[in-house]
Amino acid sequence: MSQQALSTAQPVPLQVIENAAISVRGIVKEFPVGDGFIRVLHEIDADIRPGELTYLVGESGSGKTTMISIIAGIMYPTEGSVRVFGTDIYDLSDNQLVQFRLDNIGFVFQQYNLLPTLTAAENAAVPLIAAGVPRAEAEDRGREMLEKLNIGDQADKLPRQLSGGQQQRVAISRALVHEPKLVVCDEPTAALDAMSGRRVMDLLREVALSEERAVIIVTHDNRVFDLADRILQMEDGRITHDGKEMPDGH
Ligand SMILES: Nc1ncnc2c1ncn2[C@@H]1O[C@H](COP(=O)(O)OP(=O)(O)OP(=O)(O)O)[C@@H](O)[C@H]1O
Repeated sequence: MSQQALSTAQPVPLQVIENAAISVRGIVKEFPVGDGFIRVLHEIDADIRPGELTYLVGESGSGKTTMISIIAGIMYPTEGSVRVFGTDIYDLSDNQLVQFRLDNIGFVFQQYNLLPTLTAAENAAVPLIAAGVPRAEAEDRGREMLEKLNIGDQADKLPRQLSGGQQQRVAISRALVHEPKLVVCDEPTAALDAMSGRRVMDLLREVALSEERAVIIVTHDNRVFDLADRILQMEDGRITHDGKEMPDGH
């Protein structure tokens, strides 16, 4: 039996985008609870453009992390499809999906998840080493990415010797080093002060964005809402607002 919470959330109509980087259709997600299950995403449709910073916002429990996890191929939906740059990712076998993620998706989290015994350059190189690139070459590319994020001079330090903002820049370098087509960020500025948070968002725009790449950022951080190109707001597992700015009253 499905537990359907009563909700007044009204979904916005789908804005169909030609040559969308990401196309989400009919996504439903249910989790088992007790003898039944609870539906937390309700037939979500969305298209995401490349070359834009798209924010996914909404109150705690509205479904943002579930949604981004499904878009990034780390959680299977109950129903529906996700196309990432033309690939229907849930039509892939498990092994193909793992490889697709390694090749095409970069992740940035609130907790930077840096390996404490590796230097900044080594941390930035991790996805390349995982993909079999020789260590020296991988580290050189890690260093180049740190330079793009203006922390080349910190390349030989360990994470604990860096500030929160610097650690987040190392984490962004790691997310971008293998030139993924899709970059997903879950609360990337939540642990940072206002100025470092804005700087991180500016850097995501300068370094992560290109016409060939989509960047989706889950955030509650209203200090950075003005930096979005597009804001999708979720409420009770539905997209209830789609625009350049937040609706009035937020
Ligand atoms: N594994 C699970 N089993 C049962 N319910 C779950 C599970 N994961 C998430 N949920 C529920 O799904 C809903 C959406 O959760 P989700 O984490 O996607 O929300 P969110 O908007 O990211 O919240 P937050 O901002 O607090 O991270 C919540 O009601 C949550 O309790």
